[in-house]
Amino acid sequence: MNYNTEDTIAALSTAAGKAAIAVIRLSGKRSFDIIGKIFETKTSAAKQVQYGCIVDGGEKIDEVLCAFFKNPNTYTGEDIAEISCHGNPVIINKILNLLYKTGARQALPGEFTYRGFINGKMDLTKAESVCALITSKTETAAKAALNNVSGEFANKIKNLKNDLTNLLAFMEVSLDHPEEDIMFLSRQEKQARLTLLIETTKKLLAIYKISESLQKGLKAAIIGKPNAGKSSLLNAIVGKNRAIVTDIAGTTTDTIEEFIDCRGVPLTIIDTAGIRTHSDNSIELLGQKRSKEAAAKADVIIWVLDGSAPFDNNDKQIADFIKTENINTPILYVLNKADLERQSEKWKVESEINDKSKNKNEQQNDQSEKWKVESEIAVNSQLPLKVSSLTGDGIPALLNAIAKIAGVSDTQNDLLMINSRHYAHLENAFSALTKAKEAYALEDADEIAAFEARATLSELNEILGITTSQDILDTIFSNFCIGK
Ligand SMILES: Nc1nc2c(c(=O)[nH]1)N(C=O)[C@@H](CNc1ccc(C(=O)N[C@@H](CCC(=O)O)C(=O)O)cc1)CN2
Ligand SMILES: Nc1nc2c(ncn2[C@@H]2O[C@H](COP(=O)(O)OP(=O)(O)OP(=O)(O)O)[C@@H](O)[C@H]2O)c(=O)[nH]1
Ligand SMILES: [K+]
Ligand SMILES: [Mg+2]
Repeated sequence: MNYNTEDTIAALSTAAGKAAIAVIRLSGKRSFDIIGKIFETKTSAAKQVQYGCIVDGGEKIDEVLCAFFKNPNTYTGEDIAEISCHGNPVIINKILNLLYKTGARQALPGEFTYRGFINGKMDLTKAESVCALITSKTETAAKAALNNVSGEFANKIKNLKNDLTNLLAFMEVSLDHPEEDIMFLSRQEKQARLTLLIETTKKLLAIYKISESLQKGLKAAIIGKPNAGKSSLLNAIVGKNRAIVTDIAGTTTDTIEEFIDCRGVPLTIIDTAGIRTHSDNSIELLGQKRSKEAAAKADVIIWVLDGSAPFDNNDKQIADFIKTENINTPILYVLNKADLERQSEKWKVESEINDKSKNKNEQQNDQSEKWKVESEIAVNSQLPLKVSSLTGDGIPALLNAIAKIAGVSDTQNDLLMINSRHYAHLENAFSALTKAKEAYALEDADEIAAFEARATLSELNEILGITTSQDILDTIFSNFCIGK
């Protein structure tokens, strides 16, 4: 990636397409000079925002507002000019091409923010979260990203660094003057301070899971036998008649996706075709294949059981499928149709009919299958959630359970965006701090303790981007959108 900081860069910073207004941004040494050549205005030059026209030679291209931001107190730290033109793609392209012709170069993805980072306007955690802020899919996710943009995560890392630097000074003094140990910090005191640092690091590590869920979102697949009420459940969750519901088994033949904000977690819910043992219908069979694929790709499986009827061989088949394919995916068991009493009476009647129509062997098989599915649920040591897709009862509890799997709790207040890069460095910091503390339990390992403390510092510097290598920076910023 060639981020030549000598060039003056230009890009459309608002979304492409038709809009009331579009903002084209320029940053670099020649920003004002380039604008001066294509912008005609009668507004006083002293004004930060000026009204006028963009002209190409004699040709008028658009009526615009231009805003001027003098370095160094700008987003990039350089001179910035912003053109607010009419949001017509034809006009936008004409202005951009005129800017390129007049001496600006097309900005690369993330290049404005990169310049802000290089010029000390923001640390790397802030720069990274600008991108997270733009792509956040829920209000909660955006709040977490904004906390980072405001420097809350960076401040936590900086505080850790300060405390550690302070402690390291004592550690190094004791190394140089071992006989005067008493005058400085005792071994126990150093250990106690390291314990505090370890605890803080641990808390930050714990935020990672929810950060990931908030940023990337989760996929939940609703699976179950035909007529268990999967489509009804999807409709109840999203609050509209998205999927067709009938009392005919096999109504849903393809997967249906809907997006919701589930307690702040961006959640894609996928309704699927019912899975059953026997079907001659080739469409249904293809649908069932898709159901299984959706379940295999999901972060959460919502297994819908008909709570008003006994479990049967179809439920058993699904239990077997889950067992073989999705060992690690969390499963939520939903006993749907809670508005109907679980019909133990009906069950009895059915078994009586079975008693009469089947031989003894067959009866025993049926009973043991029912028992197997029920025990399967018990083994997973999770109480099934009682839900009525008809009345909506139990839906809030189901959403809470999904949020809990995503790591979101009701009492969450210190939301931050901790990404996988931060997490890796925090893990290294945690392990180095732990080694440093362990070293102080020994009589002759103070050198090791100091070494590990310094290793921790460099991990923290990596998080802030103080020592981060160019190729890593390139990777981070190139994942931004153009114009950011
Ligand atoms: N028109 C416009 N709107 C925008 C941006 C922009 O670049 N242009 N932003 C771009 O992301 C965001 C706002 N973020 C910004 C962050 C810092 C500075 C800035 O000029 N910082 C100066 C201090 C300015 C002051 O205090 O007056 C600095 O840090 O030195 C500007 C915008 C969202 N809205
Ligand atoms: N009483 C009651 N009926 C329900 C409930 N949920 C679904 N039903 C009924 O059960 C039948 C099947 O519902 P669907 O949502 O189509 O079931 P499905 O699991 O999507 O079925 P397939 O798409 O065929 O696999 C319909 O008649 C629904 O009205 C519920 O909570 N209570
Ligand atoms: K159905
Ligand atoms: Mg359905």
